[in-house]
Amino acid sequence: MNWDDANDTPASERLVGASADREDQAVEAALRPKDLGEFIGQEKVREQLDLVLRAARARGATADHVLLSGAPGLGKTTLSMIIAAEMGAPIRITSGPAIQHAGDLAAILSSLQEGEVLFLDEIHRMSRPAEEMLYMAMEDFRVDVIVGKGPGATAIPLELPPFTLVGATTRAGLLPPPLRDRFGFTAHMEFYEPHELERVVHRSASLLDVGIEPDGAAEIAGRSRGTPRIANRLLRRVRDYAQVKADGLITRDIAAAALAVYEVDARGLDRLDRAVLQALLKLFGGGPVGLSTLAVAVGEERETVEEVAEPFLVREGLLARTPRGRVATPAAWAHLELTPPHAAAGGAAGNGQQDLFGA
Ligand SMILES: Nc1ncnc2c1ncn2[C@@H]1O[C@H](COP(=O)(O)OP(=O)(O)OP(=O)(O)O)[C@@H](O)[C@H]1O
Ligand SMILES: [Mg+2]
Repeated sequence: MNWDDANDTPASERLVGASADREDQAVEAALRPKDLGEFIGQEKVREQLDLVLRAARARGATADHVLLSGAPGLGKTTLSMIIAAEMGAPIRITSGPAIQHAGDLAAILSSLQEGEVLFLDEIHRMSRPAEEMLYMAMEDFRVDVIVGKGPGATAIPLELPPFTLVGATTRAGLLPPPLRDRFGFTAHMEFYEPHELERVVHRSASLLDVGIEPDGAAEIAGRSRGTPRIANRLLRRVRDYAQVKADGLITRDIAAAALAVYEVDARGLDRLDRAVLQALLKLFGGGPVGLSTLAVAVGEERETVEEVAEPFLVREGLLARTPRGRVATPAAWAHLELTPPHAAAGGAAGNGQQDLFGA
């Protein structure tokens, strides 16, 4: 097995990676829904947010602070812009890592207009002193600016105009409770259902002026790992293929053929995912096998296997992390169309898996 050339593409630039690459950043602005009505899926979040924003508008008040949590590419930045648009307010965009010192935050806060939305992306990556300043700003619309150093330092209170903080995080669990508690509304974004992603694909195709049949959209949606960003990216690759190899119309066959070229399979697994599963099944009989051994077998770093490939395999129910090591589920054998060794010997399919799970 030679997966060396799998290393040519950094994990972060995988076609099915959820983080935004350069091309995504360039085109995403054009594909972003502009208001809540255009935002697809996330019914509960939309309904709740709609109430929060309507009520604030009716009171002529600034909306409560909103925390958006969820995996990359599910629409947090999009929703933050929608919140500002729905409130008819300007939006200022910054991120946790960009705020090194409390002073950086004070400068931003003190320059906000009344009612402005401050979007703080990756809020879990803010420095501790900035975080503490934010507590007071969120609660009392006030910050203490420290002037001078050492024993002579004095805190000068500074009034802020009311604003709406929209914080986004992929790791809600990492937020200190005092910060989490200061948000009036917390929305947790879930992965999208295939039928929702189909709508995302149709919508984007029409914005990009690409012809697509319903089956073609379904084919792309099914491979998009529950993530609109990935759906939009796959759509662009399929569009290329349809233009070069056919008449430009995206049918089911065209979508499937295009994504086969990019090695994204029917379930959205890419080459790395399949390499991990294949090693687990073919070399270790489905496990249990230790992470390090598995990583060596696929020629990848431990971290790549653990952080890049495994989360989706676990989410899809193809791989389980157990105290004794990584174990393939019956669904993994079925997906790679392989027969578990015990099942082959014992006759009954799936039999051999039972002792692995202690069932
Ligand atoms: N509900 C949705 N309906 C339609 N398109 C969506 C939806 N959610 C996200 N998208 C599209 O997916 C892309 C990625 O969304 P967005 O940038 O908002 O994700 P994010 O959660 O902020 O990701 P990250 O964690 O990487 O910052 C955007 O181009 C947007 O158009
Ligand atoms: Mg974002």
